[in-house]
Amino acid sequence: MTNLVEIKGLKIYYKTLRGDAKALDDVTFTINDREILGIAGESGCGKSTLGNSLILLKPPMKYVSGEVRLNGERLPIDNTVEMRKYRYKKISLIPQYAMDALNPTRKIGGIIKDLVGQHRVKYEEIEGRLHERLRMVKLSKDILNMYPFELSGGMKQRLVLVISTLLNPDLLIADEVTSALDVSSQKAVSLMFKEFRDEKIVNSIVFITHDIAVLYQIADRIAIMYAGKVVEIGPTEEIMKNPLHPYTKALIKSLPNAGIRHTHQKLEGIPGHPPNLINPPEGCRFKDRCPFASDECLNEPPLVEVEPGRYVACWKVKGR
Ligand SMILES: Nc1ncnc2c1ncn2[C@@H]1O[C@H](COP(=O)(O)OP(=O)(O)OP(=O)(O)O)[C@@H](O)[C@H]1O
Repeated sequence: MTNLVEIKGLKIYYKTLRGDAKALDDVTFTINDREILGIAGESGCGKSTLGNSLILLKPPMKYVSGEVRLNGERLPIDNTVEMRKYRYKKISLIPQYAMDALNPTRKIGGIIKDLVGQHRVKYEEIEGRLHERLRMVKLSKDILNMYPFELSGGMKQRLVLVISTLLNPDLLIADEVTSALDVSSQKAVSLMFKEFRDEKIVNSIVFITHDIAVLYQIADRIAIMYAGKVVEIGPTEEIMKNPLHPYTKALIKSLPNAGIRHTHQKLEGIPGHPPNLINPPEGCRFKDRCPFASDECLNEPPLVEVEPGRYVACWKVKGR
């Protein structure tokens, strides 16, 4: 299996008056070619920061250290101008709430013209592709003559998928794209993302969600984040059926019956809250909520391969 993206020791902080919030703190993992990698974890653990850092570092976000490679080439993620040649063309992001950010005063065809124009692509060049993609997501091309408010949430999200992939990027990052949808639209939309990968419109997809149940349907692998760190990565089936990190176990245990949404749900049976990222605890960041914590957790556990393809950052997980 080849890697599309390699992320090594990435640290991205937010500058605040009280000090730096260490939102991504020494994150290392790869995104395989042709995979859908799900990223899950509670609100505030750094999921959006991870997605945004591969596109645009907006203040107060700041690059601290680490590197990101796309097809072996180092990305200038700390240089917003140089990143222009990758943004949208090679890496495309659907930010959180993207469907609500479509210009309400402009018809959809106009919105798309403006967007591709900003990337110096003529609308006529992508028009045929646009129509074909709209067909793929079961939208009529008549919507190009409509305003965003005339579309339902599910339709808007499918449109956003089409718009974000018009230039056939290598990597698509989708941030909470199903969170505002009802359960049946959630499933339809997430399966369309999968179809775009299967049809090779994009190479790989990073699918960010706090709702791990959504990932079960579409992700090949899942990375679990906690307090700015990746604490576990593995194949979806194994993460869901045999979670190894105590935090992943708690997340899976907290899943309500399939399909029921649990936004900002507090983890059942685990006292406490995620730590403040300005002054995170020494050692394992989960230790204060972990039923298995002991003195060794005062040292930070590295993310290591405990079984082939399964990476866990916990001193208690054997096999190391
Ligand atoms: N503009 C900001 N200024 C300061 N700190 C920030 C800012 N945005 C995010 N953070 C910090 O970064 C951490 C990670 O935020 P991020 O949005 O990446 O988390 P998330 O997992 O995507 O959560 P959510 O699902 O709520 O969006 C937060 O806990 C917060 O401490």
